[in-house]
Amino acid sequence: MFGRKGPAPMDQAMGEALRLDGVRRVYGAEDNRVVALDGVSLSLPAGSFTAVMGPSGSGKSTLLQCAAGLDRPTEGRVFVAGAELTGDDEAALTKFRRRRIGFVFQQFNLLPTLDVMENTVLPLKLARRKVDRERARAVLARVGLGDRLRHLPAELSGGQQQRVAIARALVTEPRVVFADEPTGALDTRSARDVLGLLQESVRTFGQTVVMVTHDPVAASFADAVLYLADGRIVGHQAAPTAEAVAERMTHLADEVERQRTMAGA
Ligand SMILES: Nc1ncnc2c1ncn2[C@@H]1O[C@H](COP(=O)(O)OP(=O)(O)OP(=O)(O)O)[C@@H](O)[C@H]1O
Repeated sequence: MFGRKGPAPMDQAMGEALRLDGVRRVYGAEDNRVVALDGVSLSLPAGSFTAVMGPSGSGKSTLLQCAAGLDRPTEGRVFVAGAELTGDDEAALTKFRRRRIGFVFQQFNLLPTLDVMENTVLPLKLARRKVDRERARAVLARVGLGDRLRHLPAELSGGQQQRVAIARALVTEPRVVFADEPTGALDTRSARDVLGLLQESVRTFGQTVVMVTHDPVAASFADAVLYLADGRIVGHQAAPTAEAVAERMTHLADEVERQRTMAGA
């Protein structure tokens, strides 16, 4: 019901939904230069669910923004399902995003004056694609909102609003869905529902999902966790449990603290 069953043919052939080659992102000029990403390379297979974790300021959001074409790397290259995301021309980048990428944000980012159905089909309209309301209805039913199509966002709970955002992200059948702290504004139960939906979109429908989170329980819904520290990938953990993630994060925070102290000493 999310649309295609399993990865799209091109992804299957290539097996790779997202690739970053040596991505660096440097903010600011000489005297206040911040290296937010310091040469990140990675390859994520189609149909995988990856959580990105790391201490505050480690570059998680920057990684997501660069990978999703919302920000431009200072150096390096990004490929989505084999197609390079080039940053020369803003209009081309927007078109690329609309065709290939879905987003879920912490604060839902729904338009307050549009109802559930109209929010969901908005990306199709923006991309000037055929608006298939039957399909949108099916996706909304799948996320448990089949009976809320005419409700405005303000008439929904936080968890329901995030489910609309997920439906909106999935309706275009993107190659990758990027989620930035998707459960950060939700209570435990709604968070679990939202994570379950993301997981199901991967396991049942072959969607590829990359999610930034601070929460070890949220990360445990993913197939694998990538750990960032000071703009670099410093670890990978398959089949994560919440306990194992929490332990790794504690060690990582201690290690970063130690290195920063040494660097300042
Ligand atoms: N627009 C910007 N201008 C200058 N520096 C920035 C900008 N965006 C991010 N940074 C810096 O880049 C580094 C990485 O930031 P980023 O937001 O990616 O980290 P994060 O791991 O997502 O942090 P958090 O978990 O606190 O959200 C930080 O030092 C941050 O201050």
